[in-house]
Amino acid sequence: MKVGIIGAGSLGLLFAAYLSRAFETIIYTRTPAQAEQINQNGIVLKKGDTVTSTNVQALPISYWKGTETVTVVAVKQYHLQTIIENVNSSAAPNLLFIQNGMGHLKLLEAIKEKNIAVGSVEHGALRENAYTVYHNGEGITNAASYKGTADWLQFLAAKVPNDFPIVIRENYFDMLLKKLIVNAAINPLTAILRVKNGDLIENPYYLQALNNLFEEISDVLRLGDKEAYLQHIHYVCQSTAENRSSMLKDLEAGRITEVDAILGFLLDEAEKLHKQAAQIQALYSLIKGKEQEGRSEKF
Ligand SMILES: NC(=O)C1=CN([C@@H]2O[C@H](COP(=O)(O)OP(=O)(O)OC[C@H]3O[C@@H](n4cnc5c(N)ncnc54)[C@H](OP(=O)(O)O)[C@@H]3O)[C@@H](O)[C@H]2O)C=CC1
Ligand SMILES: CC(C)(CO)C(=O)C(=O)O
Repeated sequence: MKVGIIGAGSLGLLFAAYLSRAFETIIYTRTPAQAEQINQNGIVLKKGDTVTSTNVQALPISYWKGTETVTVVAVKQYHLQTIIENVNSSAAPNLLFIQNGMGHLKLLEAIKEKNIAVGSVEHGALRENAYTVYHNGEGITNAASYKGTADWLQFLAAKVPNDFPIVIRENYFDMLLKKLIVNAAINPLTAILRVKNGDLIENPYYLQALNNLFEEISDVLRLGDKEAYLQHIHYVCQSTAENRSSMLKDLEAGRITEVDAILGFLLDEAEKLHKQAAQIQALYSLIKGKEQEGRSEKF
């Protein structure tokens, strides 16, 4: 079985480094220069004090025809549009999308007659250079069928290396929702306050803001077992206490964030239910404002 990976960022390189141990793997990069660097150096995986290098074939994205059995789409949510435009005319039979948030679900509707699965990744990864990735948080990949058949996903999950497990979940919506709630509560607050995840539970004022925001999120999503979700958010703050959230890192680097896929999704839900979501709306606008500030500072 051949695996194609679109996007050679943090997760793309991480998936390529591990999956290439079990499958013939090709990674597709945005730029020809990055493909060249990966072909020259292999993919270097750093984990703790261990450094390994694996030869993985890399090609620029213009070469992607979807001829691999499985394509893992490892780009950011806001890169998806152009990829999805090419999926229908490709040969790709089976695709796994591993974006955070839930904003991509409506984009996936445009894909016809393909088997699609979505993933929720609990690893932490950071690309150090064009071909080096640091595996800084060991976790699992949850995956669930979104449409079509799922036999290919079961096969993939059965054959991945033991130290890079894929766990099949029954319900894609619940699976993505659990991660969305965590990202919706932690990411915007840490990004605006410019603090580490752990500060949200250590500072009593930030903790109050976190809990208040969660109340509004749970109201919009009409969550059942609210206490369990809140405890999970506190647990993630504690277990990733030293992390800077991906939204904070995006703003610090002057990049756009995945706020549309996270808070944008919640605002759409609130609108459908004619609910007020003042805190979510305010945070959404603040993050958008910071994105704009970052862009103007660059020029
Ligand atoms: N990193 C992590 O630890 C985790 C990330 N996630 C989620 O995974 C997703 C990916 O995140 P991450 O890997 O960190 O993001 P990165 O920004 O590191 O990587 C995205 C990659 O996609 C590439 N890309 C963009 N457009 C195209 C295109 N048209 N063709 C080919 N490649 C393209 C970018 O290329 P270029 O660099 O040249 O612009 C970049 O290398 C996000 O939704 C994120 O929220 C989830 C859990 C953990
Ligand atoms: C879980 C968390 C909040 C870890 O930082 C994350 O997924 C992110 O930063 O996007």
